[in-house]
Amino acid sequence: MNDIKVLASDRTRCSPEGSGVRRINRALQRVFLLTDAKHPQSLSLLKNTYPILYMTMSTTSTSLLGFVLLSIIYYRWVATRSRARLPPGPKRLPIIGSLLNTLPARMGLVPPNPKPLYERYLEIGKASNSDVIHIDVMGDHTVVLNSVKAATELLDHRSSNYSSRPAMPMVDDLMGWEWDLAHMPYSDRWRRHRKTFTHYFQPRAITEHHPFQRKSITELLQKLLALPDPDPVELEGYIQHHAGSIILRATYGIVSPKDQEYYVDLAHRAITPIIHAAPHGTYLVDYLPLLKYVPNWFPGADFKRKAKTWSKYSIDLKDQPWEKVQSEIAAGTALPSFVTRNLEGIDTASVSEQVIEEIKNCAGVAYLAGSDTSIALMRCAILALATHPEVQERAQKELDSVLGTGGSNGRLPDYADREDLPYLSAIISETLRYYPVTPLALPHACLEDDIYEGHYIPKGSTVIGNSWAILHDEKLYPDPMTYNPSRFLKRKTDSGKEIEPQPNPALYAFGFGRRICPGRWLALDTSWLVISSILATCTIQKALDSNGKEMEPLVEYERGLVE
Ligand code: HEM
Repeated sequence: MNDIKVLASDRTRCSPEGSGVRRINRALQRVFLLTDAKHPQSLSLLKNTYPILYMTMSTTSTSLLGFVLLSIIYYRWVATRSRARLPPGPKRLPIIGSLLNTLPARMGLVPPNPKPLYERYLEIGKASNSDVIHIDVMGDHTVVLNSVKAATELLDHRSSNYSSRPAMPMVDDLMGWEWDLAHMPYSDRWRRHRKTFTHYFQPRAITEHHPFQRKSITELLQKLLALPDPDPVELEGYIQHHAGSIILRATYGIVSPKDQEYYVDLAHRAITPIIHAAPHGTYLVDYLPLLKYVPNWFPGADFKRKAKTWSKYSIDLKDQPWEKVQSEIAAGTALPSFVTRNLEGIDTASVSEQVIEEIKNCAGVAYLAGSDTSIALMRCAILALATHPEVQERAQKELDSVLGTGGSNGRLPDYADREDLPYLSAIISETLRYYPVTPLALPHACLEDDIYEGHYIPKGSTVIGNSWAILHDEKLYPDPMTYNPSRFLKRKTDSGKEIEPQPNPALYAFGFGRRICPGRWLALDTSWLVISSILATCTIQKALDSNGKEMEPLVEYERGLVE
């Protein structure tokens, strides 16, 4: 089997028997589902039990729904056809736009395009010689920004027009995530949530989390050392648990390993369907929101049945840890956390329900958003180190020179060493660039019609900053397909000329403008300490097969928001 196993071997600060990472799965992202032949049971039950009722309902409702949808699509087409030039994009037909391009794959008649969406967007842009492209599906406009110039100009400089989110009928209305600030339209409600959130997770405030980051890293290393055999699945689980424990401690003050395990698992179960369903257009209802009103039994309404099952997670994720911390506050045992900080000085009996709800929502978002993203970054760093032993060797030399070597004389890295370990920081930066965790960031939406370099961007368009394309743009990052942390160091050429570091990828890997990720400092802090501590104590290697030969890591793509 081509599985990656990354072995850890002895280093001077401790002598782990071994550890490993599970293969990084990056499976294929489906664009959206049109019909579902997999769950015909409910329909056939209806057909068999009430044949006449079924026929009447389905014919009348289908015609009515069809008429309403066609009218909307026609209206959208008329509204934009006479305007200025839209950006170039795939071939489009009147009214239905580019629907036919993807229809055969959506209906399962042909296999989906194996290339990830971010690469296909870039190819479309290159083919039309434009860094801005436009895709129209039945009057629903998506504009993709493939260059740093376009993303900065629209999402940063014109951020008052580009900071909203597209409606997410599947995820928000049907799966129940409308309380997540990451999905909220640009509004006072979003501003209040963002302010509450940012206050606790800004750079000055997160040093408060360093003591439990240190404690947790010691526990992680102890677990790695205790592994009897290099076990990739265990390492993956430990890292997941570590990242989850940090965010649970910071947000709710939850520290018991048993509770942490339960809540880490809950977050993982909750985020999996979001990652699948959130990319705009995964389900037809994203293009035609009226579809959310079709009854669950309606032909092709499998998305509604799925959404109903998944909506349970939205409630559990927000309510369960909140109720736990409330009972700890009542018992006087709650540890300081995001929740206790925000409730301090508030008389919960007299304050408006809205204020409490906002604190609860922000806690739920931190817990959800902080659980899977940082893990993906750490996994990718481990993969990169396993496949680039020369990078690992250089980082370990740097660590040894700063921390000392030789058994107990060596110590573990700490945040105060960061400045003295530039190559380690460069590894985190290069991992963010080479394997962006959210290659298409999160979609923005524009509030008003706009013109960019002669291109008309219709009001309400979904606007996507293609982070992957920017982070692989050879003008910004020469030789972009090579993993090379040195690009982020100040260097000298042979002739002694100073070369400036290439642009910090955190500028583009965490999204754009007013919606840029407010949890990025915590994510970078956590990942830096994990990777530097592992490298200080272990050596990561490719797994060996039964003949003692190194196996090549198998990298698969998991399609969704977080890759
Ligand atoms: C490597 C780790 C992470 C990556 C790559 C990442 C990436 C992103 C991206 C691309 C966005 C959308 C930005 C945009 O709309 O332009 C975002 C939003 C967000 N992230 Fe992160 N994130 C990470 C970790 C975290 C952590 C640890 C937290 C919580 C502590 C967090 C909380 C949020 C929140 C609340 C939003 C919504 C912001 C808004 O809509 O105003 N993220 N993140």
